[in-house]
Amino acid sequence: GNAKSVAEQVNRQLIGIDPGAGIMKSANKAIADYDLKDWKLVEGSGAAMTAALDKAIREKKPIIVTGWTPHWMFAKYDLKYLEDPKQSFGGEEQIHTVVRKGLKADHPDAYAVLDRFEWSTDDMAAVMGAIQEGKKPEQAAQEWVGAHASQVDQWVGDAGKADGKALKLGYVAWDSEIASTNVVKAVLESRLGYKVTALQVEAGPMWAGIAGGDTDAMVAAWLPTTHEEYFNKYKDKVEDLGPNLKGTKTGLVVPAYMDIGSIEDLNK
Ligand SMILES: C[SH](C)CC(=O)O
Repeated sequence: GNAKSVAEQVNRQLIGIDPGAGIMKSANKAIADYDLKDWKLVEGSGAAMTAALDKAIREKKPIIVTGWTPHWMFAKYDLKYLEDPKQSFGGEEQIHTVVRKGLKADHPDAYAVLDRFEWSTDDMAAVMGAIQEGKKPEQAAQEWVGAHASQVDQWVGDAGKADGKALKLGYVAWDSEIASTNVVKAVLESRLGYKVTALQVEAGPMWAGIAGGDTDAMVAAWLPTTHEEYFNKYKDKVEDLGPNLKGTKTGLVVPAYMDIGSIEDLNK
């Protein structure tokens, strides 16, 4: 009999993450851009997506997920991005730090540290990997901060002490932001003496919290493409401190054993 197409093999399903994630908008754009008839983007969470990926790979089954770099899955599995010639997922991106207006006036030292916070995809991948191997996010972050004192000194500079003042970081349970948010929390707590709450929310409320001033900061703004809609909605109500990580990427990701190279091929 004739070999099943990839579309048939995966029942025309893309395994996504939380519905508010920008990557879900990009995936829906890809379905439209490439005219992927009758395809379904399955909503869930980052954890559900990686669980489905793990199961499929253990069973050497076909699967297509919404994936991004940096992510521990690229270290754990042999994966590949599908080519995206129509750039539905945009190009290379950065993750920005975004803070509430007024933070500089209220907390100039925390503001300065947040403004100077910048690390590499390898740095983030190291913390993500430690968490994936079972370390609690706070512990993995504290250990990374302890092992990279000179780099952290660059961020801290001459920032003064906060003597237990409270600060609230917003983030979404994406493996990348669980890592970065906990590192920033560890630095603000161990070096400046803040009492930091890391508030896990969905993407919309994360942006709304900063814009409304309820949350002080987030290090989770994927720009210029993935969070374009959130940024356009809130840009006048927040302060963008620029990239804390460069060289990120999003797209459709498959196990290397799948005989498919481009999103265009899904239409076959
Ligand atoms: C999951 S990261 C690519 C951020 C997002 O998609 O909103």
